[in-house]
Amino acid sequence: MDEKEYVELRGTVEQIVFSNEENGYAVLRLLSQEGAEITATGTFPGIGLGEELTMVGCWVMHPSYGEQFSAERFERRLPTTVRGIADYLSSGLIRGIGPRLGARIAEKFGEDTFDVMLNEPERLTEIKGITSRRAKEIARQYVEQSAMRELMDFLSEHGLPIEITALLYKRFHDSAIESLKENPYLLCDPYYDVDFRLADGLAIELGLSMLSDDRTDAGIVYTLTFNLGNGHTFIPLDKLTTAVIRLLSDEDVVFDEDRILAGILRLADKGILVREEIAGRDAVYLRDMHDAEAYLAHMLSDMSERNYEYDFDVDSLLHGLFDDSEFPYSEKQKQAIAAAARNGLVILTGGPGTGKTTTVSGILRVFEALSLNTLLAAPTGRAAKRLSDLTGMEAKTIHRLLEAGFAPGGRTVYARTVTNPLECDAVILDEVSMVDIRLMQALIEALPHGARLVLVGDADQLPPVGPGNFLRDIIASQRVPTIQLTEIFRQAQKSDIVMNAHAVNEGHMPTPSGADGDFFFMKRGDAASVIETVAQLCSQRLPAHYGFSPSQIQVLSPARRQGSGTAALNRRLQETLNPPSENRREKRFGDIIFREGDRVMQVRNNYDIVWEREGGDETGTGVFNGDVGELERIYPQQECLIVRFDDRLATYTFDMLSELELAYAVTVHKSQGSEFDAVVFALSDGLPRRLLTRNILYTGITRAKQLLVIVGSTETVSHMVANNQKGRRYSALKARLRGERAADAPEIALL
Ligand SMILES: Nc1ncnc2c1ncn2[C@@H]1O[C@H](COP(=O)(O)OP(=O)(O)OP(=O)(O)O)[C@@H](O)[C@H]1O
Repeated sequence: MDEKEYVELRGTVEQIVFSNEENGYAVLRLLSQEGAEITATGTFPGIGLGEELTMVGCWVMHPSYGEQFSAERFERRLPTTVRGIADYLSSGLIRGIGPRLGARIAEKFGEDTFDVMLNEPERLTEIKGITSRRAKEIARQYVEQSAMRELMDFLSEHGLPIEITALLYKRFHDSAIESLKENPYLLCDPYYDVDFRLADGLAIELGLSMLSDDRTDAGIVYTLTFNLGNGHTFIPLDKLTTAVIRLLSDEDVVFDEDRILAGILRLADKGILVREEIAGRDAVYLRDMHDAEAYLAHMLSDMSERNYEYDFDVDSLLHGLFDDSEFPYSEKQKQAIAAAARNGLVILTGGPGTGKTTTVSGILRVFEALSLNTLLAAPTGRAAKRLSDLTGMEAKTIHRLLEAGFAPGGRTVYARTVTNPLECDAVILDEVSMVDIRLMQALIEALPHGARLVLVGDADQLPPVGPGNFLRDIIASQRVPTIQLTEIFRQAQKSDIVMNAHAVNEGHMPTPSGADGDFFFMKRGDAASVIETVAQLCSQRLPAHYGFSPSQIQVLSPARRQGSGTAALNRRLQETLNPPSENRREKRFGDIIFREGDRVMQVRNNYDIVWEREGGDETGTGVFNGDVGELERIYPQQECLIVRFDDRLATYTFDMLSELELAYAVTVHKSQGSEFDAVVFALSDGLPRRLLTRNILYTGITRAKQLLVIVGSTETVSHMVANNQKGRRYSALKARLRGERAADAPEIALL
């Protein structure tokens, strides 16, 4: 019953309620063939009144607007009746034709109207009020509309996304189809963001050569772009060549190195790629990656050298602050606080319990005494909230701070930039290990000149999802003032979670606690028994013995699918913690059943989701990747549901459910930047080997505040402890900061 039911619907466009010229999204009012008024939504580039549409889609219930037809694809026919033609002409597609003129043209030429406009536009002057100049202008605009229609038909015929019609038209005008036929790979430009394989499919359908330069170039750019997702900012020439040959060749089509090399040179000439000898490599970069890395190296060096002088005695200010503190700061902490007062850039790093947060509080007090307007930021909403709770000051996500939004093609753009910088004297950024070089570039570009930056993070945590290894690289460069906190404070030493995190980080097996400790290891091997034990712990043992409510407990796993991955864990935990019940409504989406009361997570940034603050009249937009909430209510009639994120109630229509996942168990990657009172870490046998790394184990352990239970096999844990593969990414930030052209960059296998 929950499966979408597709139907075909025909109607004439009566009104264009809304249309977005960039992506073609429109809301239309149609008169159906049966004479009913219907509202349809979908991608309808360049749609005009009076057009006759045959749509395939399904009926949905919008919470505010009621029943609507959501069209997934459609065919269109120009209107044939006089009234339809008049409506079409005056629908705004052709500027300068209003309803009266539209009606006169349609009455005069009837069915031949479109033919006249295309082939004999001078005949339009037969109508009173149309001069020859105006006739030419009308014809020009009509030709433009026809070209858009034709382009859209071409794209849909070849299974390509019609959302890009307007973007393509904007760039190529009426030669868009011709350009595509000549070079389908132009679609791989990030501006359109069409997958290489779709463009390749079009080339095959058009019978183009598989050995063309265009195909070679697109294959190279695709390989570099794909590898950004594996964290590499560049690829060494030899590895790139091999990977592109593998991508482009098959039994009939054989590429050789020379052909790829020629492509790389061509792309470098056009400024799309940069080839550079760096870090002991013949490195090939996408231009923006190269520029981000070079920009960061330049700016970080510059900021590191900046020293602030004061016309009063800063030392006595610092001493006053140190003497006044609750407990004596360690020498390193004092050094960090003093460095932040004097330097343009400071890195504060260290493992759990080494006093980073306490130091940040000290830095904030000094900045306050220096009357510096300071902004706090972190990469995720949860990390920002934690920073805010710990310092008592507002902290924002970097995206919020920079006022991020989307540009056509899904690119992120920031309102805060070089020309519209942040208004502040200092920024303190926490959880820097999660930040990739693009986001870091955006942040530094938005800093006003002379502002200070304090970067706080633990370089042994997982590297960012995006490209580069920013924090590790800048620390390793030894060119940026860095204070590494190593002392584990006594308070923290009482915690076996903290002590074991440090042990694991140094390559030792963790030692479980005695009876009243906080670190436990329950030995289970196969996935089924791990999952069963996890379910028991969450539903009975931890609530009964420790008083944790299920909402304080987070289950973690390195993987999603295999072994005790989050998919199987979530199914089992949902069954135990939130079983089917008459009082709880459900909604199936793919293979997930969402049930009222479920814990759910938003899995991508969405700046448009609308939320309301509970009990107040505040509303806002935006739910972000990693935000965890509770599914409060499902409205089957309205086809929507409400998720509570703390005191914000967000509305999701059913077609947005791909953005939600069950979150009883989440991957360690998704948990980065968050902490939980109790963590149950599922580490069965049979997890994918590439995920069994020391920093995944370390990152998982350090998510727990009061209690950690590993449920898994000794073999899996010891494999993770031994596998210290962090930092295996191609990146030259360290070499750039050190001014080195040659360095011993590691050999890394491309995935
Ligand atoms: N100079 C100090 N003397 C005594 N105790 C300290 C000192 N600095 C910090 N502590 C204590 O050590 C513990 C850990 O400090 P803090 O929370 O600042 O570390 P952290 O590095 O931010 O840890 P985590 O990453 O685990 O949050 C706290 O209990 C804190 O009160």
